[in-house]
Order: sequence, then C-alpha cells, then structure tokens
Amino acid sequence: MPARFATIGVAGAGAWGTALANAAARAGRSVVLWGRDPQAIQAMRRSRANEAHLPGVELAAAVAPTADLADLGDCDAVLLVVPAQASREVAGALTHHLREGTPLVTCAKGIERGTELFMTQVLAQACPHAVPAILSGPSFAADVAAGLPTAVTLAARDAGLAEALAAALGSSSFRLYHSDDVRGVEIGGAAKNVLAIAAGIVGGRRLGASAGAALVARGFAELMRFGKAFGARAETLTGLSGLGDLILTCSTPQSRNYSLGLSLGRGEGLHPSGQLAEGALTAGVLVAMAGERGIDMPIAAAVEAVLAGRSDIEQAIGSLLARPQKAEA
Ligand SMILES: NC(=O)C1=CN([C@@H]2O[C@H](COP(=O)(O)OP(=O)(O)OC[C@H]3O[C@@H](n4cnc5c(N)ncnc54)[C@H](O)[C@@H]3O)[C@@H](O)[C@H]2O)C=CC1
Ligand SMILES: O=C(CO)COP(=O)(O)O
Repeated sequence: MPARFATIGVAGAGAWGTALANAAARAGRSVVLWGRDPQAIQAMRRSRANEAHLPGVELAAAVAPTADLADLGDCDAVLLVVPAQASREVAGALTHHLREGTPLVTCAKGIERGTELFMTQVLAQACPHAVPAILSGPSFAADVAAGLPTAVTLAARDAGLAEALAAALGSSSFRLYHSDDVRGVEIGGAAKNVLAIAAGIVGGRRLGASAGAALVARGFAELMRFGKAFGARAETLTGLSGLGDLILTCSTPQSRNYSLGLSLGRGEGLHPSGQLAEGALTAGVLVAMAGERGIDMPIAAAVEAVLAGRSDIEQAIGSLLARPQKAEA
C-alpha cells in the first residue's frame, strides 16, 4: 500500500517554504515546491538552491520546483507557506487544483487584516473543499534547513489527521507534535511576532536583560489573555507554538521581528532590508480585536502605537512603566 501523504506540495518558495520542502523530503516524501516567480524557479532548478531566500542550502533531490500551481493538484497534502496577508489569494487560486478533502496546512503566522480572521478561517473561506490545518512552533528556516533539532506543532480539528500529517512530515531532527487545538496554535504564532518587536525594542534601547525577561513574561500574560478569550487551550498556549515560539523570537536578532524592534529601539527606524516581519502587519488587527473584546494588551498596544507613528519609543516605554502596580495574575 502506498504511504499516506506520499507526495507533499509546498505553495510558497520563500525561506520557510524551502526549508519545509527539504524537511518533508528528509521525512521520505516526494515534494513539489511551487513559487510564483518563473525566473526564480528556473534558477532553483538550475542551481538546486534558493539563493534569494535560503542561501547556502542545497535543495533535496526529492524536491521538484515548479512555477505552475496546477502541479500541486495531485499532492496528498499541501503546505501553504506564503505571508499571512497573501494566504487568501494563494488558497483561492489553489481551489482550482486541489482534490476534495486535501489537507491544506497553513504555515503562516498572522491574522488577516480587514477580516480579523485567523489563518485556518481564511483557508476555510478561500479553499472550502480542502481541510484546513496549521503547522507552527519555534523554528527558524535556517535551523530546519541545516538539520538542527527543532520541534513544532501540527494541529487539525481531526486529531487523527493531525497525527497522520505529523508522522508523514516529521523526522528525528524535525519533530512534530500533534494537536486538535487549531485556534490555540494559530493565536500563539500570530501574537508572538508582535511581542517580539517589543523585545527587540528593549534590546535596542539597552534596557537590560532583566527588562527583557519581564517583557517576555508580561507579554506572555497578554498572549494567554487573548488566547483564552478566543477559546484556545492553556496547554497549547504554554506549549511549543505559544510560549516556545515567544521565547525563541524574543531572544535573538535571527528573528526578523526582533530585529525590526532592535532597529526601532536603536532609533534607526523601520529597517530597510525589506525582510518580512509579520508582527508589523499583525499588530493593528491584534490590538483592534483585543480592544473590541476588552482584553488588556498594553505591550502589543504600545508596539502598534509606535509602528503607526502615534507614539515614540520613549513615550511607549514611559506609559508602560507608569501603569499602576497590581496583582500579578
Ligand atoms: N522564515 C522562518 O524562519 C519562518 C517563517 N514562518 C512564517 O512563514 C511565512 C512565510 O515566511 P518566509 O518564507 O520566511 O518569508 P519569505 O519572505 O522568505 O518568503 C515569502 C514567499 O512568499 C511569496 N509570496 C509573497 N506574496 C505572495 C503572493 N501574493 N502570492 C504568491 N507568493 C507570494 C514570496 O515570493 C516569497 O517567495 C510567514 O508567515 C512567516 O511568519 C514560520 C516559521 C519560520
Ligand atoms: O517564526 C519564526 C520562528 O519560529 C521566525 O521568526 P521571524 O519571522 O521573526 O524571523
């Protein structure tokens, strides 16, 4: 009998899509890696690398790059690895190609602006005949591509499907835990990016390691409040995709979100690298959703105010430090 999920599609040939394609190949799958830019795909076929997004990493032999979305049509499951705000567009285009019931696993970390929808809700609307799932957790593309040990969570409403997908994609170095708490997993990934910008600001302002630790702990309290209000389970929020990813992303300039905060904290403004920092795109919608439900998220709100230009860094820090001292929980 052929293995379940023998062929995996990856829609999005950026850093994370390329790393996940290699990880799936390492797990023994055949992989079709779709990217929208035919020239970039041609270059990947020639060089067997993605020099623009994941330099120095050789593409596994089982990865077939393509610029034709229709090539994902025969895949047994598809990972959607484009930025959160592009996920509706690409999922919508996939409706013309995917078979009924194909698992479509979002690997993006964000909330859709304008609709206030979480990623799997976007997939359910844009590609209704697929089965939405999510993969998220502490994992830099470069680490996964280098085969360094990483552990992430794969969640689907059907726990059996989550387990089967995790078994198909996991290996000894890329460990996948499974869950049926889809909402918990998608909230952790979206919120931690916004909080990581705040952690970067603390680093850039040289406020000290003690302030950095306080920021992570109080930021996590905000993530928990938001998650619980939206039905996430506490054990998910304290797991890999919540606390785990918050710790990773708040701790190193290897994170693009942290590094954006560093730049702001140093007074260098928004860094000009053009790199994707999902937290900057999620901050507004996260804070708006929290405000509508009366969820207190002062750190996320301060990041949003700085990014929107309504507050400078000193004002933002001053207003956080001026908050009344209260019971911790
Ligand atoms: N890079 C990392 O270490 C990790 C990234 N992620 C998440 O994965 C998502 C993607 O991030 P990266 O791959 O790192 O970003 P990236 O900037 O390296 O690549 C994004 C890719 O999406 C493509 N894209 C953008 N808009 C598109 C559209 N409208 N249609 C088709 N393709 C489009 C770009 O051409 C590019 O190939 C983000 O939500 C990020 O938070 C999650 C875990 C780790
Ligand atoms: O999500 C990530 C690690 O888990 C990647 O973080 P950045 O997008 O901040 O680089």
